[in-house]
Amino acid sequence: RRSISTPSFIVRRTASRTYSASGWGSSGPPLMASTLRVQGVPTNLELVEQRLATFRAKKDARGRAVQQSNERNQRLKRLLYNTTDSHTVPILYAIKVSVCDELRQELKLSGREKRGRVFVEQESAVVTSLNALKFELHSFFRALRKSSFILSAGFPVIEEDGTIISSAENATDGFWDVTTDEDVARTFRVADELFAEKRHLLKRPAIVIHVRRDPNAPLPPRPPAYLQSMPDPNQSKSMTMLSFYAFPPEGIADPEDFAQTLRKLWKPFHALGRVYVAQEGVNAQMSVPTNVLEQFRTCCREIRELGTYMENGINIDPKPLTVEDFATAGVPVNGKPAPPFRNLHVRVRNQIVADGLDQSLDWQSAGYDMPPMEWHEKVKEAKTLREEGREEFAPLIIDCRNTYETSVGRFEGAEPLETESFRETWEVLKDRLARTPKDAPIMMYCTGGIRCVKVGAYVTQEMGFTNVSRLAGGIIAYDRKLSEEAKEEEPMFKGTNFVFDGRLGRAITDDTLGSCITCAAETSLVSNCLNDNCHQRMIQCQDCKTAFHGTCSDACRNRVLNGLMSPRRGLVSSGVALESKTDSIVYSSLDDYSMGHSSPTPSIYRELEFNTKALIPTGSHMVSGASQGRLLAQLASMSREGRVLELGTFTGYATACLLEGASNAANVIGMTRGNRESGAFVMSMERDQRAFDVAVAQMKILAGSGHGEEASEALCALRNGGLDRIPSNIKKFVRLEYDGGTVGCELFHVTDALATMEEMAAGRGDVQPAPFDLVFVDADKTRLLEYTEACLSSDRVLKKGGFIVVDNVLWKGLVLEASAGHFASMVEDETTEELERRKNRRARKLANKMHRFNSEIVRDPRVEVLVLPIRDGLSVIRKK
Ligand SMILES: C[S@@+](CC[C@H](N)C(=O)[O-])C[C@H]1O[C@@H](n2cnc3c(N)ncnc32)[C@H](O)[C@@H]1O
Repeated sequence: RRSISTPSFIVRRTASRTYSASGWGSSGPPLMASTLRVQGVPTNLELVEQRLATFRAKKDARGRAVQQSNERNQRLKRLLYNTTDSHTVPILYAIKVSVCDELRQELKLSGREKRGRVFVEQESAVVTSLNALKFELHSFFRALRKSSFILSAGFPVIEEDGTIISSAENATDGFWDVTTDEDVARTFRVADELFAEKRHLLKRPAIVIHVRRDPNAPLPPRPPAYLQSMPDPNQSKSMTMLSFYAFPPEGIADPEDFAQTLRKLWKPFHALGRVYVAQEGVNAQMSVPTNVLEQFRTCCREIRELGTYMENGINIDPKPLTVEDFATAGVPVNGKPAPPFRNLHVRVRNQIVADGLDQSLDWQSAGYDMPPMEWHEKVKEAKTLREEGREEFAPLIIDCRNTYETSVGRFEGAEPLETESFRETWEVLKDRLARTPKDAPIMMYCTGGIRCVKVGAYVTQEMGFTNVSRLAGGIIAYDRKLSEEAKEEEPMFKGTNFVFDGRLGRAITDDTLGSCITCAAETSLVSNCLNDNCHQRMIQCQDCKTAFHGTCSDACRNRVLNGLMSPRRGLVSSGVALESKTDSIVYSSLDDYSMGHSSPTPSIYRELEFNTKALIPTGSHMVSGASQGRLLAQLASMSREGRVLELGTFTGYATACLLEGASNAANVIGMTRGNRESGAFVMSMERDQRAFDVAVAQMKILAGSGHGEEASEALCALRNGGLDRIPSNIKKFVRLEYDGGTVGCELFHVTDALATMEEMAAGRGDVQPAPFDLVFVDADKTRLLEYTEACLSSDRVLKKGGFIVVDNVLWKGLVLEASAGHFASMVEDETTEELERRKNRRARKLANKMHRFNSEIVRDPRVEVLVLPIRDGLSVIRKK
C-alpha cells in the first residue's frame, strides 16, 4: 500500500525532468534539427558560425528548460505544502503510469522507468492534448521515445475504508484507449468527477495510464544485409589502408548531413581515418579492419553519392598491416610508436582538394582514365623512345604532386611541377605547356588520382588540350595492380610513394631519390618540423632528425628545446627524445640542455637559414646558426657603442645578429642615430655577388620591419619568389637604417675584404668609418693573422679595448691532430678517391693554418685571447 504522493518523491521526479529536458539531444525539438541543416555551399566561417548558433540555441533552450523546471518545482512545493482545501491553488492530477511487459523488454527499461507517477496541473495543456500528454510522459520515461506506443486510461480502485488499490498493470477492465485529444479531455473530466465524489478519501484527482506497444506501428528497420553476418571487427588480425574519392555529378546537397550519415554508417566497422566532405564530393584516406573489408566496400557501394561515382572504386593498399604493425606504422609521437590513424574524422570542407581556382570546372570531363597496366606499358614505351633519342615522340608525363612528394619518388621520365602547394599548379601549367601543341599526348598522375581529376579538367577545359590521360587510381592503384597482375615486371615508379596518413610514405622500390634538407644525404624520410610555428614538411635523414630534434633548422631546434614551441602531436621522428609541452623535455646532451636554457632565437633566423638553404644551397652550411648567432648578438649588445665590422657577410645571418645586438647597445646608452661617423653602426663586406644580393634583399627587410613576425613573413615571401626575383646589386655598397635609424648599416660588395680593411687601417681609400668596438672575422680562413693584424696595427679599424671574434678556429676538431703534427707530412691515403683526397687535403691544410693562427695570436702581447669551443670554435680576442 503506497500513498499517491510524497513531497520527496515529487521533488526527485521534477529534478529528473530537468535532466531529461536537456537530454532531448540531436533527436530533440525541431529547432535544433533545423539549425543543424546547412544549405548551399557554406564557407568554413559560415560553418563555424552556424555551429556556434546551434550551440547558443541549445544553451538557451537548456537554460529555459532549467528555468521552467525550477519554477514548476517551486509551484509544486507550494502546492504540496499548502492545504489541499485551498481554493486559490490549482488542483494537481496524480497520474500513475505503467509500461507493459513487451515494451519493457524491447526498450530494456530500468526499474524506475517501468512505472512511476507524474503530477500534472489542472491548467496545463496536458489535460486536453494527446501530444502534450505524450510529451509529458517522455520527459519522465525517456526510453519511450524510441518506440511508438498507445495509451489506455482507467482509475484506481478506492475501497470504502479509503484504501486505494491501483489496478493491475495488465488490467483492461474499466480501461479505455486514449488515442485522441477528446479521449484525454474526457479522462481528466471523469477524474475530476471522481474526485468531487471521493474528496474525503483522495488528496487529488488520480488517473492510471497503461502504456502498450502500438500493434500497428511499423517495425524498426532491419540492419542492412551486409551487417547481419559481419564478423566482429575487433577480432581482425590486420588493418587495410585504403583511399577513395567521388565527384557525384549532382554534387552533395547537404555536406553536413551527409558527413553525419557517413559517421553513422561506418561506425559498426571500427574504421579509422580522415574523410573530407564538400559539395563537390568526398575524399577519404582510411584504414579498415581487414575482416570486415568486404562489408565496408558493400556499404560504400550502397551509398548513392559514392556507389557509382567512386572513380576506380576503392584504392586498396596491396599489403594489409598486421594489428601489431599498424600500431607502429605511423610517425612516432613523442618518441613512442603510433598508428597511421587514431580516430575516424569526417569533416566538412569547402572543397575536398583545395584548388584555389576562381570557379569549379566539370569534374566529370577530365581526360581519359587510363588503367594502371596500360599506363605501365605507356611509361615503358616512353622510356624506350627516350633511350633511342626519339623523345619528341614520347608523351609528356606530368607529376601533379608537390615537391616534397616528387622528390622522394616518381615515374621514370616524369616532369614534376615543383609546386609547394596544389594551388600553384595552374600558373606552373600555363608556363610549362605554353609551347606544347594542343593535341600532344599528355599523361598525368598523382597519389590516388583525385588531384588529376582537377588538373585533367583544367588542362582540357581551360587550356584546350585534347589528348589527356590520367593514371586511374593514382600511384596507389598502380602499385597494387602491378603487384597483383605483373609481379615480375620492374616498377616504372621509382622510390617512395608519399601518402597522407601517419606513415608519410610507402616504399615501392628501394631507390632513394630525396636528399636531406640539412645535410644533403640521400634519404626518403619525410616529416614535419616539430616547431609548431613552422611545421613545414621536409625531407630529412634520420641522423639530422635526431641531431635537430625533429626540427628543420637551428632556430626551430632552439625554440623546441626551450619548450616554447610544443611538438605537434603525431609528427615526431623516432629516436627524438622530446615530450609534449606539459611534460618536461629530456635533453640528450649538454649542448641541447644549454640551448634549452638559453632564450629562444627569434623566428626571423629560421627564415634566414631557410632562405640560404633555398637560394644558395651549396653554401648553406656556412651560416653562423643559432648558438653562435646568439653569442654574436650578446657580444654586440655588450660593446660600448654598438659599432661592429663583419668580414664575410654571406647571406646576412650573422649581420642580422650583429644588428640586433648593436641596437640593444645603442638603446642602453640612449643613442638614437648611428652611422659611419658615430653611434651604433654595422658594416659588413662580401665578395660573392650572389650572396651579396641575397644579403641586401634580406637586410632591407629587417631594416623595414625589424626582427618580428612581419619580417619573418616577408623573408618567407622572398624565398618563395626565388633567386631570379632578387635584384642584382651591381652597386658597391648599400646603406640601410635599422631600428628607425638607431643603427646605421652598410653592406659592401668588395673584391677582397682584407684589402679594404688594410686601406682603412692605413687611412687610405674612400671608406673611412670611425673605429669599431667589435670585428667579426668570418671571410677567407687562410689569412686570419693578416685580418687581426689590420685590427691591431692601428686604432683606425678597432678601438683600444675592442674585441676581434674569429670563427672556425677549431676547424672541425682537426686542429687537435694538426697540433700533434699528424698533418705535417700531408701523407695521403692511397685507397681513397681523388675527390675525397682533395677534400681531406684542403681540410688538413686549413687545420694547420688554424693551428698556426691560434698558436701565434695567443703569444701576441697586444691581445688577450679566449678560445670558446662553440660550434666550430670561436676565438674572442681583446685588444689591450
Ligand atoms: C663563412 S661565410 C660567412 C658567413 C656569415 N658570416 C654568416 O654567419 O652567415 C664566408 C663568406 O666570406 C666570403 N669571403 C671569403 N673570402 C672573402 C674575401 N676575401 N673578401 C670578402 N668576402 C670573402 C665568402 O664569399 C663567404 O660568403
